[in-house]
Amino acid sequence: MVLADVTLRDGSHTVNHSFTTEQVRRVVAGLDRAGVPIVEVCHGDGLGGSSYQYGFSAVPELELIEAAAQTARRAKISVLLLPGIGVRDDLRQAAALGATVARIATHVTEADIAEQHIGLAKELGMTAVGFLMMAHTGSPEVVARQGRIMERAGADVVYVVDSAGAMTMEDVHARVSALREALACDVGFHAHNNLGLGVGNTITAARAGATWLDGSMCGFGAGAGNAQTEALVAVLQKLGYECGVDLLPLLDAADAVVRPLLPRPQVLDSKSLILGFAGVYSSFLLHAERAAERFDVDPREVLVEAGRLKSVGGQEDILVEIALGLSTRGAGQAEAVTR
Ligand SMILES: CC[C@H](O)CC(=O)C(=O)O
Ligand SMILES: [Mn+2]
Repeated sequence: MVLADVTLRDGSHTVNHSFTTEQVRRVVAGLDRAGVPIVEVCHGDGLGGSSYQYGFSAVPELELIEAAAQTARRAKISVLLLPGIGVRDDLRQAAALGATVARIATHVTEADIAEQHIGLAKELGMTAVGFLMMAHTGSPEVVARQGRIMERAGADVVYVVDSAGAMTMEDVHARVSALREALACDVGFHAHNNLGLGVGNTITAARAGATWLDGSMCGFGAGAGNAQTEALVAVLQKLGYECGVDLLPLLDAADAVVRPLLPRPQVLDSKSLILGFAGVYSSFLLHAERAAERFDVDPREVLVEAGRLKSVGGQEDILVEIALGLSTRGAGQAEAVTR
């Protein structure tokens, strides 16, 4: 198994993209010492994500990537890029600073917009990973078809990404198996814990043939966090899967370095749970909370409505419109939708 830790990328949502260079150095050192092979570092919404729309990074991501690459002895540094948010030059700069894994992310039906970036990653000598987001909205056949596009473009790995933490075990099994059958390259899985299934779903993915698995330490990550890296490593070891990570040094890093960075204890609260229930992009949570506060409405209703409208990544501004609409229409809509 190849474990990819996304604390310093997906977890960046948890701290409003405020990681400092020193924090990145300490987290990378802890993960590296434990033997985590892939460590992802960049803005939570990928390269180029620092913006009014997604939230500004406190420290430019290229400085964080450089610090990470200088710190890691064994781990490879990964970056995420959503074509349109990040551009080809962002990838070139990240590679020049030491990133060697490029994960190119698109909505599950839009793999074709990743082709050029996957090709560039290969030209730059990077490991190229295709990342099919919001995969619960695509059938297993769609996931397989889109995965083939990424593989044809040169991807070394294609991921099923449960961006909303909305998948059940059956959903995961069906999509990972479909990719496994359709592709010759490796298959990966990225969970969010919004329904409390993060680690379990990741194990289901491993059983269905995924060999690249994502985790995030201490519950960092958008929504209720990803599959918790420490728990995932412990369960993988109990089940006899080899992932090359030493549990006790990993727990030391969790306790001494990562957990103190959490702005509040990570809990699976009603808002995170609604993300998974309604199938909404996990990174919408903080935006929904802000919009709900601005218009004095229930953030859960905002999320339920965003799910009903089948909103996709990049449509964060729709949350403001929904909150405004709810404030003028009054409450009660969420109840009707969830019933
Ligand atoms: C905005 C990028 C997104 O957070 C990528 C990801 O981790 C996911 O879709 O779960
Ligand atoms: Mn994610």
